[in-house]
Amino acid sequence: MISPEDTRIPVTVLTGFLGAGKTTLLNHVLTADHGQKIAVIVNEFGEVGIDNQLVVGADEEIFEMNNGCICCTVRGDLIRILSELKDAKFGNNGRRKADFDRVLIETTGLADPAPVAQTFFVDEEMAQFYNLDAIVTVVDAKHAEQHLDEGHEAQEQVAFADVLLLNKTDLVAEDELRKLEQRLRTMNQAAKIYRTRQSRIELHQILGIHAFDLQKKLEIEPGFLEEDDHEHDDQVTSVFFRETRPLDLNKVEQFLQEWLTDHGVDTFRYKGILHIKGVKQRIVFQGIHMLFSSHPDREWKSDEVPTSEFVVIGRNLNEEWFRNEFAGCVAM
Ligand SMILES: Nc1nc2c(ncn2[C@@H]2O[C@H](COP(=O)(O)OP(=O)(O)OP(=O)(O)O)[C@@H](O)[C@H]2O)c(=O)[nH]1
Repeated sequence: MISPEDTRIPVTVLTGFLGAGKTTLLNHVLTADHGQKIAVIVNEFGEVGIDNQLVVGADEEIFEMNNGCICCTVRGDLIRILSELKDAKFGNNGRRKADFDRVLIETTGLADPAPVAQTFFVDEEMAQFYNLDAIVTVVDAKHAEQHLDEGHEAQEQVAFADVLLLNKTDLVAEDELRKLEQRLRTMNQAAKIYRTRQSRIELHQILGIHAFDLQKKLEIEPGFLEEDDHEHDDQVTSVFFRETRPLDLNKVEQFLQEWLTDHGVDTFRYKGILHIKGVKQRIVFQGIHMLFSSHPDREWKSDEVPTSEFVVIGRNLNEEWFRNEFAGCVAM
């Protein structure tokens, strides 16, 4: 039980499969009028982070962790960042004092939340200074059945959640939603389930809820506090492109469409910021399986080199084909 005197820093872990709506939720939290200062840690699959560029008002309070998945290779980084944050907050080691009330960790869509949660119990310093408040899992109502049928990570994300946001309810019919809710309920009887659109939720329903219950998690996964041996789907890889020459948006859409016709099921997520010929704004391009869209964002700044950055995450990606096609998108 959490005592009223618990002065540890509350941590919320945000999970959900690729493209479910985690960054959308994060932006909602960061722009809502709640008067709280939130330090955000963002972890992405793939070499370069796109998300940090899509998070509103990204500033020094956002810490980025790339090059691996938070649940394994970069867990050391997570502990280091949290340790530095704690020092900054409490002013140890002469470091600048950073003032924040809570920490929000957005994990990659491929992360198993169990080892991330574990960090707050097995690492002594973490356990002393941080209190895991809740694991919030965003579920993509449109693609959840497929993700849950196929993947261990998606299942763990649901099983470990304290709060489930059944998001994108605008994309599915009521009877499908009910069926999915039942499936989620069977997998996790304890979590609160909220239906959302654009991840919109009252913040008091996800922050400061004291929901993480170690005892319950041990029932789901008795080895929770032991050394972890979780596995990832090794076939999932990412391809990343960067190009400073302006691109032709139609060509980007055409080659992706061609790829998705045969590989939509295996292509979990693609997203990026594009520099399109004749367009003053950055074009944000996002897709999940067969569904994609693009929209203009802010204008390129005078002191930045307009650069397209694009990442595709999926199974059996043909990297060479992608590279050729992407190179072919440079505008004439
Ligand atoms: N139709 C619909 N689209 C949504 C909803 N919520 C989010 N989206 C869109 O879904 C896409 C993915 O949302 P993100 O918030 O980037 O998802 P994410 O979980 O952070 O994605 P990754 O970090 O890549 O795993 C974006 O294009 C969002 O605008 C919703 O309720 N309905």
